[in-house]
Amino acid sequence: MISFSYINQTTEASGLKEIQLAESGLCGVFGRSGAGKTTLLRWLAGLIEKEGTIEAFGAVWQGLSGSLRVEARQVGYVPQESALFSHLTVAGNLALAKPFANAAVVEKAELLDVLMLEPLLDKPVTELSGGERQRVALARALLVNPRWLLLDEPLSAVDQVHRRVIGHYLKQLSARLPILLVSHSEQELGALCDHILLMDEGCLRAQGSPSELFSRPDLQISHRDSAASLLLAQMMEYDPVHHTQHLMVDGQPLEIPADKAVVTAAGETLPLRLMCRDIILSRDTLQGTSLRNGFSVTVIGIHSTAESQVLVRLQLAEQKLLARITERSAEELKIKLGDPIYAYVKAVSLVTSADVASLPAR
Ligand SMILES: Nc1ncnc2c1ncn2[C@@H]1O[C@H](COP(=O)(O)OP(=O)(O)OP(=O)(O)O)[C@@H](O)[C@H]1O
Repeated sequence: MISFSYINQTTEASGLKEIQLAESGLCGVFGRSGAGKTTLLRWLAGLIEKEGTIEAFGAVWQGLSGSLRVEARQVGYVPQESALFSHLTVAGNLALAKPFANAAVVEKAELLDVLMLEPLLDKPVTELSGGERQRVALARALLVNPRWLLLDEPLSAVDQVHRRVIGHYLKQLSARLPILLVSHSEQELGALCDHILLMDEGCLRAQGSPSELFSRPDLQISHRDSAASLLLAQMMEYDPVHHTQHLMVDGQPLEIPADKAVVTAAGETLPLRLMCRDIILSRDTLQGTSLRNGFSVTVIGIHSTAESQVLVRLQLAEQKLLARITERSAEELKIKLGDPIYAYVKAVSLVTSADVASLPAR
């Protein structure tokens, strides 16, 4: 078990008291720019001092009796600006990784293969692109056999193809190595993480599954114009006649233009981003419209916003959605908690992206 409490005395904002994470799994850290994500990671790695307590892998890392030094924590930390030795080649940088006396997390040959570093080994790091540098930094952090991998936007400069492959690989690795991943991409976090920590004003504000967190009307992130819910959909069959892809979301069918499904196979999981403002609520099933996708849902939350609008939280079987409608519409529909209702979404307004498009079924 990894548990920590993070205290930020410079703000009056209230935060979560204690975070508990399993010693495996991929946990995301999300928050707007300046929310304090990097600071949190640097503190967990032991690089800076902040108030709080940390217990991890059966040891106290920070407590009343002091703080465990950086090397003793045995973390693999990849900062936003991958700090490589600029006078060395890629191979030279990787050779400097001093493994801790833990079981090897991954063989070097496998790492070079997955991160596609073999052709770069003799290159000076000054000649690498931003994405290549990030891949080298990730390899170096894994070669030290860390007990915990702390990644600060490790794929931000990596191109889409590599990003997708590396994302899948990190997901696999997280079965035996806990990973904390800072990302600005809600969809990337939705695709890779089972759990997300939300930061704001230097505090840990909320936590939960992607579907849970991104459908919480009480959180500021849900009040942005670009606010969206995340749904995981199961790929079903491709319809070559209409060039559409059939999916299932918690047992309910969904059909999207095939170009949005990118390269996916039946059985894979596709993370979908549904903008809150694009969801249409109806008491009855809609007939005679171009809308093809309607979910049968239950109203589980109603939250008024400052703009005379209402955020309606909806429950599918397992996952949650958030719809933004006007107060007037909410009044006319007489929406109440517990109401069964239909949530429609235009197929073309569903957002998927190639970098995180699909995941092996889980
Ligand atoms: N707990 C804290 N106590 C005091 N200052 C903090 C704390 N957390 C963050 N800050 C300050 O807030 C600023 C932004 O923090 P940080 O770089 O960690 O944000 P971020 O979420 O990583 O931003 P970005 O997404 O832009 O990288 C920094 O100046 C940092 O020192």
